[in-house]
Amino acid sequence: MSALADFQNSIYLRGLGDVLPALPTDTTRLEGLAEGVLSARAFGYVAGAAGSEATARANRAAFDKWRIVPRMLRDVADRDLSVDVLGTAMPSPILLAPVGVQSIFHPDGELAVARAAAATGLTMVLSTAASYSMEDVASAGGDGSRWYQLYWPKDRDLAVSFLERAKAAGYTTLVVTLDTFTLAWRPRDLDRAYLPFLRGIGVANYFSDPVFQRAVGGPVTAANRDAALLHWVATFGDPSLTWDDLAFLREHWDGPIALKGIQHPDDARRAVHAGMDGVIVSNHGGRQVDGAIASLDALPGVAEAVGGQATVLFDSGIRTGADVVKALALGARAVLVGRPYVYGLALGGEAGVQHVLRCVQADLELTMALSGVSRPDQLSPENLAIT
Ligand SMILES: Cc1cc2nc3c(=O)[nH]c(=O)nc-3n(C[C@H](O)[C@H](O)[C@H](O)COP(=O)(O)O)c2cc1C
Ligand SMILES: O=C(O)C(=O)c1ccccc1
Repeated sequence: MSALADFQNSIYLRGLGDVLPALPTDTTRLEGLAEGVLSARAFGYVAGAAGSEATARANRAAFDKWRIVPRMLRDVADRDLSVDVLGTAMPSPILLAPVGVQSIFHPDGELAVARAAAATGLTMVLSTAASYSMEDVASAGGDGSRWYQLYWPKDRDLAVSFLERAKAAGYTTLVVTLDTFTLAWRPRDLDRAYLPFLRGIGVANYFSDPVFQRAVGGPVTAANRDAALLHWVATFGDPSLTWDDLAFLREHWDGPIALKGIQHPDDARRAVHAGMDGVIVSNHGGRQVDGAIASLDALPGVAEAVGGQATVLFDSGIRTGADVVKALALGARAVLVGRPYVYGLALGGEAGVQHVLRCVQADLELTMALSGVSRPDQLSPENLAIT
């Protein structure tokens, strides 16, 4: 047994004193509970997806098609889930996906998530669209490991400023999200005419930035706030970017870079050719292209195309330990958990996020061990059957 699965014992032991877990241990139940504590707008924002939400459903259905085939008598007494991912040591192959505007889910938002990540030793990927500045989130995370996710703005000087600030604040790896240079058609948000940014939420990194401030005539006050929000809309994304532009990132970031939103094997090959260190197979949780391929269905082709030349990460649909097993078996080195920890944040702040992370990790370790696997790198498609 390892420290991760000790969480299971600690739950049963506390039960001897009649103390039950504050939140359910089935992480698929959190969405329903979060609906009860969030405003309709905030819940719609996190649970919603693009269009008819067909891709969001497909993401989950793809996990259901695959089944784990447990193997027996394999000596799983010594288990070690730790991995090194792009130079960062992790206790298990799980990261916290970049999620913007977290203060709409809990007043402490990204600060609470950074503390929970640090407490569990897992790596938080901080969004450019955070509701607290990257410096404040770094302070909250203390010695914890942190990566920075760039929304590449039109203003190149602003992009450079974000990268310099991230580096100075101790973010070690850069994640560049390519699939969201503009928000998709999202009916739940459209029907409520709800966009947090226009209400000044999720813009902390912009408003605190010297380059951004220069562009709006100085620090953002009541006097230039509307102009600043309009400038945010104008500069947020750059639809004109091409593969050639990646050289600019390499020039301004000397750590590892991973491209997020890769679904096609040819794009994965281009990422390798452009000197990228990693790709994140993701369809943004079905929030961008409705009708797009399920992210898990895209994973094997991307993993094959990359062929060990870059690190392959995965997200979109991870809810349980078994889901992590399936993504690792199909070629991911690690996975990013998105909505589940946001539901934990909504339900219990930092403690809620810690609960979700500990549940998924313990579930992962137990599921692996009971399937005859003691280390993540032992997983391969041979551990799965398609139904
Ligand atoms: C409310 C919300 C906000 C998000 N914000 C960002 C973001 O700022 N940057 C980013 O790269 N991805 C963002 N994502 C996408 C996640 O990083 C991740 O790809 C997605 O949540 C995975 O799907 P899942 O949550 O269904 O597992 C967001 C997702 C949600 C649900
Ligand atoms: O809502 C999202 O999915 C998202 O990625 C996003 C985009 C812009 C700002 C904040 C979050």
